[in-house]
Amino acid sequence: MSDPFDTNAADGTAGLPLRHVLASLHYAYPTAVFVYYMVTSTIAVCTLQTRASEQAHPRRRAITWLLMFVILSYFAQLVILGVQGAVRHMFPVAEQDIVIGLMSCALVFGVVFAGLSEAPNPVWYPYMGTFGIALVAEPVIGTLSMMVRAGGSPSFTDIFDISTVAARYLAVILALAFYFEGSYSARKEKGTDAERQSLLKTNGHADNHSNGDQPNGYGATSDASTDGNQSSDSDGSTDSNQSSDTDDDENPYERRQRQASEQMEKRLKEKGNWVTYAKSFMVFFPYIWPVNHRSLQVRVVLVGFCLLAMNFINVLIPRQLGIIIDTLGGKSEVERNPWNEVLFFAALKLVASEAGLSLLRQWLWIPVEFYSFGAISTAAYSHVLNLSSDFHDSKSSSDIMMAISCGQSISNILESICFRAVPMLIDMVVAFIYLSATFGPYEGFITIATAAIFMYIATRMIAALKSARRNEVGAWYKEHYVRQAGIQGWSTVASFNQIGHEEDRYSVAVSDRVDKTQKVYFGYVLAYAFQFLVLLSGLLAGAFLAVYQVTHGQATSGDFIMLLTYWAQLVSPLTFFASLGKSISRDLLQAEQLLEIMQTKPSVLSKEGAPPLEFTGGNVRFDRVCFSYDKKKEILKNISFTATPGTSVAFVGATGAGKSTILKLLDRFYDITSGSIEIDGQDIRDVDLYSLRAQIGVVPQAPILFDDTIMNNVRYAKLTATDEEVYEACKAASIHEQILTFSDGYQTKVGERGVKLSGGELQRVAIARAILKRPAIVLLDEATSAVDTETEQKIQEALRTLCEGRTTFIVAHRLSTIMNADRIIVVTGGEIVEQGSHEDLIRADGKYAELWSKQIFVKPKDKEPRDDKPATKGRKAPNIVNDLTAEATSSELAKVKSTPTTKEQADGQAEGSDKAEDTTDTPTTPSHKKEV
Ligand SMILES: Nc1ncnc2c1ncn2[C@@H]1O[C@H](COP(=O)(O)OP(=O)(O)OP(=O)(O)O)[C@@H](O)[C@H]1O
Repeated sequence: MSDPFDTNAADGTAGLPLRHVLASLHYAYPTAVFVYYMVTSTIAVCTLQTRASEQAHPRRRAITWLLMFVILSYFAQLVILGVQGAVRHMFPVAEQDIVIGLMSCALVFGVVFAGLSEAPNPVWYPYMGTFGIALVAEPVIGTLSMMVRAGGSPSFTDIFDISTVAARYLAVILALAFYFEGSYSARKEKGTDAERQSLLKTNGHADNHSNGDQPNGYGATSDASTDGNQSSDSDGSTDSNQSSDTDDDENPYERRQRQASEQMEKRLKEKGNWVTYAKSFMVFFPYIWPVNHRSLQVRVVLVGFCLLAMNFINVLIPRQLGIIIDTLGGKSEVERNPWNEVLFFAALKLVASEAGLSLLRQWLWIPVEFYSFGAISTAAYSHVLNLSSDFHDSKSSSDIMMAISCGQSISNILESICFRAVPMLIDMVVAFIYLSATFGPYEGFITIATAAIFMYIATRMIAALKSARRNEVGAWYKEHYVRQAGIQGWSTVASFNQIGHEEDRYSVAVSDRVDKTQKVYFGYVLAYAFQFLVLLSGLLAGAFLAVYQVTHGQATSGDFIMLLTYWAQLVSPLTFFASLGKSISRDLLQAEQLLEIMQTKPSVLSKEGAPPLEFTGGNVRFDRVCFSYDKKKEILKNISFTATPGTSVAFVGATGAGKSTILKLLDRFYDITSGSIEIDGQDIRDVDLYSLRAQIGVVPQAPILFDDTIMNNVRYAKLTATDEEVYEACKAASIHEQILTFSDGYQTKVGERGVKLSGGELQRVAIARAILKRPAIVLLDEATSAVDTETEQKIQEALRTLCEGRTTFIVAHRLSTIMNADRIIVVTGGEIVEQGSHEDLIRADGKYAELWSKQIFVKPKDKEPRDDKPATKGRKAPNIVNDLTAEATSSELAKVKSTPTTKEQADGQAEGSDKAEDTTDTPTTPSHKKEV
């Protein structure tokens, strides 16, 4: 750099063309460094090089210090300039380009320094490139400065200036040399040292790195990133420590966020770079961009014009205010009418206000926004409904619902970028140019520097508040959980007299949450205060400069007012911009959750052009069917049987044997792993899924009704059914009379999931629903469980109506309900161990006979209580419900007693029958069993 105190240089008489070149270089140099750094860093981030570079550079610390020295050298030159100016009573202290050049260099290398010290895995070429530019530019600028300077012996300041430049240049060379030497030695070590390293982690942390020691720990040859990248941390804390901390007390929100970010990481790795990653969001394009709506597309374009107009108005308003002040003060260069100027100002304010362009923009945008919100929500909902059972089994319904509602986040991202970030950047560029043109480059520099420092501090403060915010969210979830548990489990709370306990629990949770919220609030208030101070300092610097120029006749008081107004206008977009990264990353994670769902393909699908099922009677054939839910544990093994049209097949066996699974396979909720299932000779995988399910009626053990009227719930099976048809179905299900006794008859609301109906009523409504559907094949999954004998008889009647002439499959634990089935299949551990009619199986004296005898006998009174259940000691074991009449029981007993007892006669007896020994002890299936 030249000597700024040289008066010949200052008056610009010496070497005029060279002086111009030098002035240009003073501006071009920091600009080149900044542009290079921003472009290369963006490329490195977008192409995921930052993730790939895991090797810590052994000379990183030294390079960082050298960079710091470079920055300080610019400040040193500035300080000497100031001191010199003060001593010589010179203002400005030197040519503008010199001072601006020095300040810009300090700022730009400050940005590079901030990047280097924060990057966990720095990709080096953006940093080394800036040193490379310095390597070329510094000597050129230095030489030109010497040439521009007039002859004569160098003064003390000349010597100081030259020494500073030389020292800086040396630092640049050293940094480059360290980098190349470090890279070379790291490559060499990597190749040879892997086997020689100590298996035990060294105690040293960061300090070891600077002398080239390998920092790796136990058995790790390449985890330098963990240590090395933290090397600047004096406490040597590592990522792994941090991540293990974050696993504690994870609330549902954090779990979702973590899973989404893991998913994002995974996909980023797969895609290779951010650009292709972003492309995967193109699935949402048809919902965001109104593809077939020309009028909406025009609106989007007009919104773009509105934004540009707003940028323009943002400059015009402060300018107009300045003009008014100048006109009133008589300083205006041209003759102006103040009234007109004020009117024009008012017009501009109106256009910029909520009643002007903003209103127009909203009017244009709202239909587009709601189009995309509606389109994404419906598409996501429809996609989720069309996904298969495996997806619904693996995701919690609240997660799915959250993800569907995340559709908004995708339009949020676009809105943030297009309507906030881009206009804000344009505003900043315009401000820089306009203020530089009006007040000179100092003012432009102050604007940009303030914006840069503000952004840096604001983003750092937001990051610093992260853990406080995390605690707050955790406390919020805890409070929500305690509240929900108390309300949902109210009957338990009340019956155990624990209302006081729940109140205390809730009040502790609330005060904890309030405490943490206050901390976050206070943190934000502090952060805002700090941000305000930065802005105020910038404004003060800008205002001082403007005042100087006004007092020296270089600017008008109108210009000063313009500056103040302009600054005020820039504050809110700057604040928004600071939190933009955070809000975009939050929206991106939410969008990721939805994207994951949208990219999930249904595992059970109709084949392309699959014909509808041709139903010719209902012959169902299972042929060596194997199935596994998770492709690891086999649930069904070689299941083979045939059900001829109109017959009934019952499945019995221990709980968890796989009975309900067989029914689910027939309805194609899952696809079998091997074998085949045929209906009337057609493999169910080869026919249209919709036509298959249209032929099947299901009565699940725990039917789920919608919170609607009984009429609508029954009609759900056939939306076009008339009231009469619904009545007929209910009569057939023996529930009609009972419904009429309800206060609102068929219009009675059944409550959430049908809670207002009794178990027996619920099941008969479900049967009525199945009857209305008139299915060709009926699946009854414990349709008569958990009801009293009288109700069961009514249900049995209803079922008889439903099953008449239809191929029926029944899962039942109470054997008395299925003894009349045409075929009874005993399933144990996913295999068929016996099959035949009731009589056949009793005669065979196998597993079924064993189950049967246990169910019809009253349990022996002297049965020993189990050791692990001391509480029941001395008590009578409860009798098993026997649904048979006394006469039927004695005749059945007689059959069992008269059957041969030799094992040979027990045809098809299972080897592992004792595995199912406990079957009869649990006559009812757990109530959590899902609807088929
Ligand atoms: N959606 C699922 N995902 C994974 N495993 C499952 C799923 N549904 C059931 N299983 C497992 O498959 C096995 C068979 O379950 P299934 O419901 O078919 O038994 P079941 O014989 O009908 O029992 P129960 O008599 O108690 O109703 C069980 O071990 C169960 O844990």
